[in-house]
Amino acid sequence: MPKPRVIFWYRTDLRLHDSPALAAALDLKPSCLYPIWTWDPHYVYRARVGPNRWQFLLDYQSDLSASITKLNPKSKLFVIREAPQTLFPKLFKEWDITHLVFEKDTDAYARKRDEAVMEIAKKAGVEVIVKTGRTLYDPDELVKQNKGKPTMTISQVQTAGAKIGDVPRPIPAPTSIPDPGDTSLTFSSEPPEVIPDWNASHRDAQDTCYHKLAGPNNDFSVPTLSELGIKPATSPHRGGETQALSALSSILSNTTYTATFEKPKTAPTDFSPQSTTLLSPHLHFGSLSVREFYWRVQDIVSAYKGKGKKPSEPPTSLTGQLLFRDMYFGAQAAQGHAFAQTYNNRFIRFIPWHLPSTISSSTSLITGTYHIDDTKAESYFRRWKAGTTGFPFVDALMRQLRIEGWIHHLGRHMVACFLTRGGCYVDWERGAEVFEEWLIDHEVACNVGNWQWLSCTAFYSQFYRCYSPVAFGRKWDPDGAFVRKFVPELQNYDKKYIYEPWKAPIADQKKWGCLVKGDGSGDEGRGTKEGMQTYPKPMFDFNTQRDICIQGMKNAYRVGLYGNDKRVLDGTWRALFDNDAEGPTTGEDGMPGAQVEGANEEDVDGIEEVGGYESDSKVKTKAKKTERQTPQPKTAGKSAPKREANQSTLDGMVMRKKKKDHA
Ligand SMILES: Cc1cc2nc3c(=O)[nH]c(=O)nc-3n(C[C@H](O)[C@H](O)[C@H](O)COP(=O)(O)OP(=O)(O)OC[C@H]3O[C@@H](n4cnc5c(N)ncnc54)[C@H](O)[C@@H]3O)c2cc1C
Repeated sequence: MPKPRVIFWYRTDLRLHDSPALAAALDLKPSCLYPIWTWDPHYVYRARVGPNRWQFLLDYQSDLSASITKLNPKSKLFVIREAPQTLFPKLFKEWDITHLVFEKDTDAYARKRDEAVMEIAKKAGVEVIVKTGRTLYDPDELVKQNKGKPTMTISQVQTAGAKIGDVPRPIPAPTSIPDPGDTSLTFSSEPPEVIPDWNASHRDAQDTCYHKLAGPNNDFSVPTLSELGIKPATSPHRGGETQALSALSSILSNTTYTATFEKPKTAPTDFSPQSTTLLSPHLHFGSLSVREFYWRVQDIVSAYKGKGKKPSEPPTSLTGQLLFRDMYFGAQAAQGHAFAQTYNNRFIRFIPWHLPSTISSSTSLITGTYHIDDTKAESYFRRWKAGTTGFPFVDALMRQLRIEGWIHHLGRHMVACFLTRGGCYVDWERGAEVFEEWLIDHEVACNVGNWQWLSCTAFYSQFYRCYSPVAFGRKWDPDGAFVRKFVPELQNYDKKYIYEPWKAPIADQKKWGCLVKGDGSGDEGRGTKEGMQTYPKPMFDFNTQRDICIQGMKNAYRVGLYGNDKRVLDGTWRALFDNDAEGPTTGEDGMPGAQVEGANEEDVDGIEEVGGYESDSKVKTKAKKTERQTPQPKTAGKSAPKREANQSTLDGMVMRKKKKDHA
C-alpha cells in the first residue's frame, strides 16, 4: 500500500503546538505533507478586514512558516492564491493527494465551504479528516448536549460540557515535519470575483495578490500588505505563535494574577499594559491553542488551591472567560447564517432600531448595506465610528479601536451600549460591522453574540442599565490618562473636565489649547486660526437621549416580537408601534417586508434576566419602574426567566479598581 500524500489545510489554527488536526495528519505517517493556506477571495473581498487585522494574519503566517521551516528546511507554509472550492480539484490531481486534513470550523460560511470541499474530495477519492481544536468543546457536540439548542448561558455550557467530559489536555508540538512532495503547479488559476470589495476603502493601490497562484516569485510566499493594496497597519500589537506563547508564559508567570483574575475588577482604561490578557487575537487566529491556555491556567489554579488559598471561579475567572467564548460558538453553531442577524432569527428580539440592514428577499440574509431612515441617526453613527461624538471616553475607546484594533471588554460594553440602547438607538448590526472591520481579534461568534448581549436583543435583557459616558470612565480613571492618550486634543484639560470638556469655561479651554466647538465632522483635533485645537461639542444631551432609548426599548419589549415573527418578516410590525416611538416606525423605511414563511412561537429558551452593571442612580430609579411596567413577551418563555450569575452579574461588581501587575 503506497504511503499517504497529505495536504494539511491551515485555516483557524496557525500553530504547531496542540493541534489535534496536525497530529492526525502526522499520525498517517505520510510520505509527503503539504502545509497549505488557500487565499480565499471570500475573506479578501466579502469580509470586513482593516489593515491591522490583515497585518496580523500576515504576521501569523510568516511566523508559522518560519517555524515549519525550522523543523524541516524543505518545508514551509505554502500559500496558494485561489479559492479552495476551485483550487482543490486541480491540486488533488496535480500533487496526487490521498488525504486532506483540517481543523473543524463551525462559522456559517466555513461550514458551507467545507461541505463543498468534502464533496470535491469524495469525487477525487481523497480521504478527509476533520478534528476539533478551536474551542474547548466541539460546538456541535455542545449544542447536541444542550438538547439541540444554542448555548445562551454559561450554565448551559457548563452542564453540556460536563456531559461531554473533561477538556482534553494539550498535546505537544511535533519535533519533525515530513518533506512536501513536488510543488509544481501546472494548471491555471480561476480569477476571483472582486466586486463587491468590502475592503476597498482600506486599499490605496491595486490588489495584485491573485496575479500568480504561488505569488510573484513562484515561491508560495506569504503576501505583503502592498501586494494586497492595503494601507499600512497602525496597531502596536503583533501576531505569531511565538509571540502568543511568550505572552501566555509572561502572563501566567504571575500566578496570583492568574489564579485570582476577576474580569469585572479589570480596568477598561488601563493601557501599556492593559488589565486583561490581550490573548484574544491569538485565540482567533489559532496561534494559541485554547486548551493550552485553559490547562495552564487550571494547573495554576489547582496549585493555588493546594496552598489553601481561594482562587477566583468561573464565570469571572480566566477559565470562565474561555467558557463565554465557547458559549458564543455554541450559539452560532446551532443557528448558522441566521445567528448574525435579527431578521428571521427566532432567538433575537426585534427592536425597530434606526439604520436597519437591508435584507435580500431571495436569501432572507442581510446584504451588508443598510437603510438610512433618519439622517440624525446616520450622523450619530458616523460620529461614533470616527470617535468624534464629543464624549471623550467614547471617543477615546473608538480611536483606540481604530488605531490599535483592540479595546478592553468593558470598553466594548461602553461603546456598544452607547451606539444601541443607551445613546444612539442605532441597529447593533451596524456596530458589529465596524467591530468586524477594526478588531484584530474579530471572531464572528463572539462579536455578534456580544453585540446581541449589549443591545439586549439576546443573552441579556436589562436594558434599563446603561453605561454613562461620563461616570463610567471617571470611575476607573479619575485623572483621565486613557482619554489624554487617545484624545490628545484634551491633553491639558484639568481632570475636573476631562470627561465633560464642554463644561469648561472658555478661558480655561483657551488656556488648555483646545476649544470645544463644532460637530467634529472630519475635523477631529484640527486647529483653529488662532492655532488652537478643537474638540467637538457632545452630539446630544446624554440623559435625554438615554431616556428616549429606554422608552423605545420598553416599548419594543412590550410589543415582544422576535426576528422570525411573521410581522417582522412582512413589515406589518409597524402597526404595533406608536408613530412617535423611537425608531423607523412610520413610512416605508426600515425593515423590508420580504415574505418568509413561519413565525415560530416556540419557547425561546435561555434568555434570562440577570444582574447588571454600571448605571447611574437616575437610571437605576427608572429601572425599577420599567421592570414593573414591562410584561414578559409571550415568546419569552413559558416559565419565568431564571437569574444566573453570568457575564453581566459580574459587571455589577465593577466598583473597585484593581491594578493589574503582569508585564
Ligand atoms: C461588543 C463586543 C464585541 C466583541 N467582539 C469580540 C470579537 O470579535 N472577538 C473576541 O474574541 N471577543 C470579542 N468580544 C469579547 C471580549 O471583549 C474579548 O474577547 C476580550 O476583550 C479580549 O481581550 P482579552 O484577550 O484581554 O480577554 P481576557 O479577559 O484576558 O479573556 C481571555 C479570553 O477569553 C475570551 N473572552 C473573554 N471575554 C469574552 C467574551 N465576553 N466573549 C467571548 N470570549 C471572551 C477571549 O478569547 C479572551 O482572549 C466582544 C465583546 C463585546 C462587548
